[in-house]
Amino acid sequence: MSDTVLADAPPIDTARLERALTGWLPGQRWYAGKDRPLRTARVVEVGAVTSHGMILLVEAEYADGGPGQLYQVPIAVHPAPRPPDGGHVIAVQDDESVIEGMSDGTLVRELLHLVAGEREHPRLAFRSEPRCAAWPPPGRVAGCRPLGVEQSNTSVVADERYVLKVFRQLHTGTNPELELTRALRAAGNPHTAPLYGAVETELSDGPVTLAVVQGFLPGAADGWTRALAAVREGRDFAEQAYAMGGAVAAVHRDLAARLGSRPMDEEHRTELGEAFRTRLEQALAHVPELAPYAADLRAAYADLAGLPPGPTVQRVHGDLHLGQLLCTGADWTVIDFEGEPSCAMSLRAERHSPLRDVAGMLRSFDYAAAHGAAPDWARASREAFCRGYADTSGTDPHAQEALLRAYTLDKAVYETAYERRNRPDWLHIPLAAIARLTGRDPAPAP
Ligand SMILES: Nc1ncnc2c1ncn2[C@@H]1O[C@H](COP(=O)(O)OP(=O)(O)O)[C@@H](O)[C@H]1O
Ligand SMILES: O=P(O)(O)O[C@H]1O[C@H](CO)[C@@H](O[C@H]2O[C@H](CO)[C@@H](O)[C@H](O)[C@H]2O)[C@H](O)[C@H]1O
Repeated sequence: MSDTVLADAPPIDTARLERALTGWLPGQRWYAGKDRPLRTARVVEVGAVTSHGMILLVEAEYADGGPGQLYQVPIAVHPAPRPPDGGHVIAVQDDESVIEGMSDGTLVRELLHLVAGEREHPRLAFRSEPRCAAWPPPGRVAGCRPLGVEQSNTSVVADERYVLKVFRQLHTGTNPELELTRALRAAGNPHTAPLYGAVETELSDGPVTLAVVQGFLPGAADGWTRALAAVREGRDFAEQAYAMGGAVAAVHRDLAARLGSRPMDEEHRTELGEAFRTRLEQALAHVPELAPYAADLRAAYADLAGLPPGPTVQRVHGDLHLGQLLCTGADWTVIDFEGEPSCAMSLRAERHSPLRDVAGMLRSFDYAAAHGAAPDWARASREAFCRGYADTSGTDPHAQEALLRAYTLDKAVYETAYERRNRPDWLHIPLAAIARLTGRDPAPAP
């Protein structure tokens, strides 16, 4: 540890800022309360980083009386009503503009230098992973640009070498992104981006991970983009899907080796079925279109208790889809290990069958195929993925078909709620899959 950072908090009018945040928050892509009536956005914690930049923790309070949500909003205060180029305005107060902090290069650079220097701070802990050739940065970080993709968090690329990823919806506990990528890097797994450091804080109920710094993979295309291009150009995707299967299997192997695995006993299978059922009942409240399939879904989940022994459980990715694999040369890198952003950390840290991730990928090929693929494109991609997975792990995902089907149905139910909130025009994609998998749709499987 070196010197202590003592940045005086920039002066802000909290009441006015809260009014501005209440209007601004619902417009953000990562805001998860879109289907609830927001009463107010309340600033609950502040960590000053520079004399003009700070990290705010903002509690979204809802008029429905249900639990609030905690969000991270870094801000920068500029001494002019007109923001600097690229700055996203949250509020204009008198002669000053309050801009979203991740659109402020000075604040982003300062956060990276604090992580690199492992500085002490009264509220925030800046931690660096062990030194390596690429870290820490040799000098001052110069250029910053937003990653600029639709996402649950906000990432900025610095000097085309580093990614600072700020988590938006916060929960108490260590974010699995930090825990799992750390374990994979320690295992020497080649399918993850380098992890360089993190920003954490301590709230009254425990630690919270605010951000991670990772290596930027230049020129990497994500699997979703690649799959959509293949669909639109009428190309087969089996070779890429096979390689993806191998990468995911290697990630599972190393997560099991570093963080443990154990047999999935009957109690665990029963609890899993109950958790799937709870998700279904919650989704039904927002997605009444699920009602015709509810009985079949409940039956598939109830069947889990009686499955023969065999499956194992371990830490898994938890939210795997084509967009979470980046193509780096001939190989694939798995990113975004944070799990489902709306879930508590204790839930995300639960052990699952690796089939949960396999199911996520199978669903994703289905999503890509919905954009115009030939009828057997999704099936061929799914089979190639499973072959690649089996060849690396020695276990064919289809050997536990009932479990794979239940995970796939659960993911599709999750997707219906996700699409209702974020992309109602896409709701038909998971609904069609549920119809197909429950045999309620006479159309042949793609
Ligand atoms: N290390 C990286 N190198 C290059 N691009 C990246 C890297 N990490 C993420 N990306 C890009 O940013 C996008 C969003 O990142 P992700 O970690 O999935 O964020 P979120 O949690 O917000 O979904 C990815 O789909 C990918 O295109
Ligand atoms: O933001 P994240 O990447 O962590 O994940 C969320 O958003 C995803 C959408 O981008 C969503 O994935 C769903 O849409 C994908 C296509 O855009 C598709 O490939 C996936 O199969 C489908 O689940 C994901 O579920 C959500 O958690």
